[in-house]
Amino acid sequence: MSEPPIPLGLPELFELPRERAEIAPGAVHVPGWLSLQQQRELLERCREWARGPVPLRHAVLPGGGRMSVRSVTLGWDWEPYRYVRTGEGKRALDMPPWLTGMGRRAVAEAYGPDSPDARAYRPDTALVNFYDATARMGMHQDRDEFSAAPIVSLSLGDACVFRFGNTETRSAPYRDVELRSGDLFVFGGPSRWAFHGVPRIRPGTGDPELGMKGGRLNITLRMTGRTAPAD
Ligand SMILES: O=C(O)CCC(=O)C(=O)O
Ligand SMILES: [Fe+2]
Repeated sequence: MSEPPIPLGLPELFELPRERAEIAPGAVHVPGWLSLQQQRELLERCREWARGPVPLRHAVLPGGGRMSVRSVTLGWDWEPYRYVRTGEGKRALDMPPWLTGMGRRAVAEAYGPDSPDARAYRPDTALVNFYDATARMGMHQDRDEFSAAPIVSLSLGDACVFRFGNTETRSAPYRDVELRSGDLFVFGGPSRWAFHGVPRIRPGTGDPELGMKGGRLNITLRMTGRTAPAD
């Protein structure tokens, strides 16, 4: 008697390991870069930062619209569309040295430890974004920095669709990448000014072991290219 055929649908049961990928020149996705323990620690720190002194808040756009994402920053505060020393009259928390180090390790992971970008990387701001199930971020360029240094992005909690486009227009061609908890995404070099956005969160996809009730956190590390006043 012959063996029964292998049932179809295997990929749903046994997910293939996600591979590191260069999405565009200079744009590198490293799935699962952070261990669960590192994710837990980063989440704990995000919770502390969200308490202030500058609280987690919806940025208000110049036209009066409110961003659906809530954010808090370290090092410098950010308001559309510039870095400022104080937010709501209060000074942002300092950028902790361990986070600067994590940024350098991230760039080393993406481009190699001897790459000029990894050697020179000294992020002086972190932008922490919280997305609830319905939050989105439209296609934009990160161009408020006076520096061409790469952007380092870390994700926690629910997965999202991260849309990574081109440097010319906010529309196609682009590639959609699923960013999950613990993933690293670095974009610099020829992709530094690429349009990108988050069209969708995938609610309920986060690992319950992380201890996040729902939603997604994204932490981007950046070099503002600004000089801190001596205050
Ligand atoms: O949430 C993300 O993955 C991207 C966030 C982003 O593009 C930004 O904060 O400028
Ligand atoms: Fe961005």
